[in-house]
Amino acid sequence: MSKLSLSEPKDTPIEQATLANKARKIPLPSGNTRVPLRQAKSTCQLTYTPPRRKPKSLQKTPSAIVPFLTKSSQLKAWEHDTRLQELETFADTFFSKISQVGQNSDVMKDAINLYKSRVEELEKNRDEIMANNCTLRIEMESMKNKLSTAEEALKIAETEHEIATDEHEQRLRIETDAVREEGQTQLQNLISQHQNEIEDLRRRHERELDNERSTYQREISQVTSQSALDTQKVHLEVANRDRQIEALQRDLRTARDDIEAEKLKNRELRRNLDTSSSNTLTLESSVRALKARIEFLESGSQEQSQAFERLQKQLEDALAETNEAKEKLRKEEMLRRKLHNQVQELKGNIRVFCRVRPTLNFEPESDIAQIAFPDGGEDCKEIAVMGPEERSSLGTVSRKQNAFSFDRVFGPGNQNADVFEEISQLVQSALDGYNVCIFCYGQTGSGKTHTMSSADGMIPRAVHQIYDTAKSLEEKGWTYTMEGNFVEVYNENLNDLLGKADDLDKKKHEIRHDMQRCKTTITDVNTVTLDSPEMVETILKRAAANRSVAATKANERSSRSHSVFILRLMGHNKITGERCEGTLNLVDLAGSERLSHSGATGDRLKETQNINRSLSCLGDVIGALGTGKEGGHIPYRNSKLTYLLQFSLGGNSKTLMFVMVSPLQAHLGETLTSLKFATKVHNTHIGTAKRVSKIQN
Ligand SMILES: Nc1ncnc2c1ncn2[C@@H]1O[C@H](COP(=O)(O)OP(=O)(O)OP(=O)(O)O)[C@@H](O)[C@H]1O
Repeated sequence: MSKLSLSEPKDTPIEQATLANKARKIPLPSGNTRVPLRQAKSTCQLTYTPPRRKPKSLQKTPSAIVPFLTKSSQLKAWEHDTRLQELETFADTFFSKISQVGQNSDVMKDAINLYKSRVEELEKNRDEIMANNCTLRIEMESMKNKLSTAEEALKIAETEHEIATDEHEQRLRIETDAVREEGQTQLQNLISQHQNEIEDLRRRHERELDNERSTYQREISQVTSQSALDTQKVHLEVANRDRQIEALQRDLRTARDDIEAEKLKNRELRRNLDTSSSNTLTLESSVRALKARIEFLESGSQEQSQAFERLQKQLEDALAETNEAKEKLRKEEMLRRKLHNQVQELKGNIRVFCRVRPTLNFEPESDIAQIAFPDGGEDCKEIAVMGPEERSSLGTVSRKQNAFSFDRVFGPGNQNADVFEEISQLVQSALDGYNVCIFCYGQTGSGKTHTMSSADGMIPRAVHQIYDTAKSLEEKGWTYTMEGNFVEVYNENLNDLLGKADDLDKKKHEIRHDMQRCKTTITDVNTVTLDSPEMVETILKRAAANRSVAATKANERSSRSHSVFILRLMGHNKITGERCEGTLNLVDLAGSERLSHSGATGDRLKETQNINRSLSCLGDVIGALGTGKEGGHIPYRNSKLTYLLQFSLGGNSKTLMFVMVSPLQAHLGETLTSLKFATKVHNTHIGTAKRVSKIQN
């Protein structure tokens, strides 16, 4: 069953028109009060029964109906039954439609009521809005009033603000002026302050510049001396090269001559070849003749082979004799070493030599002490020094003669060459693999440095001798390498005299002992391989330069420190496989003057105390070695010097002490003290020295 709504008429045109007319009379809701369509639909839903479908003929009826009956009307007579039936159907439809419309009008009435109530509601709303409108208008009026009041207040505030701004600007201007003035005064102050600072900086900079300049000058002098050494070395090398070049040129000339001779020979040979080929024929015939002769001679060959055997035997005998002679020579060398050592031991492993230096030009004759040499001559061993004047209780003035005897005494007339002659045998011992220590002891200015390190002193002489001997030993199979260190013990600190002068008293060096190999090394020191005797001059100059840089006065530093020249000699005999290692220590001790006499204070006092301590430690070590107790304690560790020389003092070494004496009366006290100390050392006997050697497998 389909449903019919007001807005959806689906009837015939007549019915649609009727319904539309009816609907037009119903007031429609307007605006917000409109009834939703769905609601309307639900309220206006009517039950509709569709009309039964008319027969086709009936449907066309309205167009077939003739409004008037005329003659021309060709009307057929009605069929009553059909017509009636149709009318009845129509009436039914009509009535049903009327009832339906009635029902619709009820729905409409309900809708109208609804709309009415809605209209009332809207009117009420409108009244409320009107009332609201009124209130808003009043509020707007009051707001307008407030706005005008606010505008006035704003104007007043603006004028006030302008006034305040003006005042503020004025105040600001005044303050700015004040600040500017203050700034200018501060600026002036800063400028003057900066100028002062710049002045200070300039002064400081100049000072630093001066310091740097002096440092550079020092460095330059060092570099200059270094470069002089290098130049010397280079010169030597150049001379060597020149010699080599000359030798090569000689060789070349000889080779050229040889070539020329060869060429001549060649030409001659060619000529000979020509001759030979012509001779060949002759020879061939000769060969034949010779063959016949050989056959004849073979009978005498036995005799010849016997002569050959005789010659071979003679040659073998000669070779055996040579080997025997060589072996004898080696044995003799070993024997010489042994005997030499025995001689040295007989002389004592610790020996003391005394040397009195001559007076110098500037020293007055009146200030010369009375020193005598009772057994003066070639082999002088005694010295007698007239002591200072002593007044007895009776008032008589007397002088005591102090006599001393040593292994050898050298007077003022002796030269370094004489002194070296005596010690050269000890140097030989170092080459033979012994540890040798030569000390120079005495007060400042007594001639220690002159004896030890001057151009013809013990150090250069020893090195020259070592070179000469090493060379002569080459034919006996020995080759030697030599290494040198030059260190200084100053204030119980070790310094490397072959290093940089700037490192003196700054760089730390440590002494390391290899107890198994009885070897001493010093950390961080320069070791120079002495490959020529001239190198020693370089080393001595360098050490002297370093010392003079470190001290204000050149002599000052050398007087207050012990210098130790260490020369290690490593020998290897390629025939016997024997190896030996000896050390020669040449020690120039610091001035031995006593503390009470030196009148030292401050740094000097410290230096003097250190010197005295190390010298007395040296005495203690020698004394302890002299007691000769096996395994007895030797206080090597009590000073740097004795610790450094641990393996060169004592049983396995040979020691020579030079006591240096000044000839001046003013030094008499110190002279006697030195001689007494030397006598103590002289009375000490140190055990037998052992040679450091081993045979290679
Ligand atoms: N045998 C000598 N023949 C000539 N002059 C000598 C001799 N011994 C020393 N002199 C001179 O005496 C001066 C002092 O000697 P030297 O500098 O060797 O003394 P020193 O004991 O080493 O002093 P210091 O402890 O200050 O180093 C030097 O001018 C040196 O040349």
